[in-house]
Amino acid sequence: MTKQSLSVRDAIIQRRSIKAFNGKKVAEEDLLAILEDATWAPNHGMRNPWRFIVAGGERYENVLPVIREVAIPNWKQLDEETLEKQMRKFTTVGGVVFVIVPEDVRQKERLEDYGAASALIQNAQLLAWDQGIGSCWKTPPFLDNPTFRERLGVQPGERIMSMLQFGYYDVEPKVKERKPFDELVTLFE
Ligand SMILES: Cc1cc2nc3c(=O)[nH]c(=O)nc-3n(C[C@H](O)[C@H](O)[C@H](O)COP(=O)(O)O)c2cc1C
Repeated sequence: MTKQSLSVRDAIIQRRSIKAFNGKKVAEEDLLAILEDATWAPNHGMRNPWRFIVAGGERYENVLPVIREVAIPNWKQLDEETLEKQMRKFTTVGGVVFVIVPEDVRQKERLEDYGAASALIQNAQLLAWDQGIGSCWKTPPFLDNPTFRERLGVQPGERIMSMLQFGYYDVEPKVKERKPFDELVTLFE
């Protein structure tokens, strides 16, 4: 594992979402250490509005049949090569964390909890980046599929907020330019 030890600013500016992983597994203890540190995210009322389903290292293999079922419902009709190709965006990932948030019935609390969990996810992405581990926050439609939720043990009143993929990569993606900053700011008059 490469220890980059970036400054906070450099980590924020240099991080890229990695969408093409190289298949090397991320050790589960590395994922767990990243997540534990990430829980220092701000959260209102100390509700700690998150829990995680983690599959790193060899355990990640167990997630693949579950994803295959919901991501490619007709997988049994496909020939081996086509299926392998369609599954590649999942099989090359090195580990995954499903971030589960409570869906508070009160709108204010629900939005706060989403905000807090977003901060946690960014923490995790930055900590991973600092260790040379790429990540991508994914929200495929199957996260809301009842079969998938059930398979993950997600309860009513909970939502899978992110399929947070981690892994190693060979090519760093190009910069995705942001909106010019001066277009975003109005100085208070
Ligand atoms: C809430 C959220 C959901 C996202 N969902 C997806 C997704 O489903 N698939 C995907 O390829 N990228 C997804 N992304 C990653 C964005 O595409 C990525 O952050 C954006 O292109 C900017 O690139 P960068 O992170 O490298 O700066 C998501 C990001 C966020 C914040």
